[in-house]
Amino acid sequence: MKSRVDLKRAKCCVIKIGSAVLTNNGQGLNRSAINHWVAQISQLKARGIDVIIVSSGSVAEGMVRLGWSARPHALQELQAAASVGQMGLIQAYEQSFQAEGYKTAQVLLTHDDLANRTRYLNARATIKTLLDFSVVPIINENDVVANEELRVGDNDTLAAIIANLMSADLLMILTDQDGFFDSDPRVNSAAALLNEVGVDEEFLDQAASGGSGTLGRGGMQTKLTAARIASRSGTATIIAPGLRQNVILSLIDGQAIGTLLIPNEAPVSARKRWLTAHLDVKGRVVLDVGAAQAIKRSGVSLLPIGVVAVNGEFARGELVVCVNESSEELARGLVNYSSTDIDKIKQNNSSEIERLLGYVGESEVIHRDNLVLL
Ligand SMILES: Nc1ncnc2c1ncn2[C@@H]1O[C@H](COP(=O)(O)OP(=O)(O)O)[C@@H](O)[C@H]1O
Ligand SMILES: N[C@@H](CCC(=O)OP(=O)(O)O)C(=O)O
Repeated sequence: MKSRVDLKRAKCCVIKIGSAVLTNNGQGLNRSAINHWVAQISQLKARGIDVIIVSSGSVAEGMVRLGWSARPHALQELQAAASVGQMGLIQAYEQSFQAEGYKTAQVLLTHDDLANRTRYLNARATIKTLLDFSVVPIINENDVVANEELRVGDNDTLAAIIANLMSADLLMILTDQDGFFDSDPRVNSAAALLNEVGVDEEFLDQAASGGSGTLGRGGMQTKLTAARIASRSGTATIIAPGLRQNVILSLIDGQAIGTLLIPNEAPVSARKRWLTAHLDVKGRVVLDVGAAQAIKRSGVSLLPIGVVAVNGEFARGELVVCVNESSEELARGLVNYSSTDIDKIKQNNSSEIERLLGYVGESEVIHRDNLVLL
């Protein structure tokens, strides 16, 4: 999807709804907004478009139910609020969709579920089956078990990973601003709205550097990162004003609302997508100049001769980042050897591996099929 007119052909759409538009200024769920989104999504479904919702709002709703006026800082209190609030969130969607004749399903995921290849495939198969039965999956992070280590961290990123998982054509991020501005509009009243922009444009990083609202978690930074993750499956992202009348239908009809972030890359294979979305990096290998240049040409494996250093402790099969000697990230990949073994074979020809390790292994440190360029 490279332009607004393409959006009419969308077959699968992930819609992320942020806390900033889901709640009435933190005073409970905005039921009329939910009813309006649900009515629009029902129309998309009637046109044969698969829709997956990633919805925030559990913490905000939980706070209301528990009678708390300020967002707690203690992790356990946030987790408790999320578990109380998730009930209300799901009830609200369930009731609205019921009125339109559709069933909903609650899907709660952690980082671990998406980082483990088998569980990732299970999640995909379940969501696919729900869509086949015309059920609307409503996804949120499983905040109850998601501590710092386990969490994806924000629902913008979670929605992008889901877009990758399901090879969606479009990721719609509904928020409290008219779209992505060239600087934070809450800070700079002269900020200009961007209409269409290539997702990899470098000036976007600076434009997104402001913070988030009081209810949201990520601000524009996580939305930009999400758009870049989504682009790996060729998914276009739109950041749009969630409370605007008929926003979802208008966007699908190609109207110039919000900001369209156009993917530049050709979609990569599902396996490689999984690799890049896998956030749990265990260590780094540092490449010499020759290896750094070689792996940039796609289709090349990383050999021990090109590795100059290893950082961190990791086992065979784990994910590492490949950096050059200036610490710039070049690629990510699954290693054929542990950190200890790579340390022993680095800067050697592959023919030396058996002598150095005492066993015959693969000739590459990372095979090209398991290497994804950044
Ligand atoms: N360049 C920008 N364009 C638009 N909004 C921005 C920008 N930089 C920072 N923001 C902030 O991001 C906020 C939206 O993110 P967030 O509060 O996390 O909402 P949500 O709950 O929808 O995820 C906006 O209210 C805005 O203040
Ligand atoms: N799981 C959290 C979502 C936190 C989050 O990412 O919020 P937001 O930035 O509003 O999308 C909740 O439901 O409150």
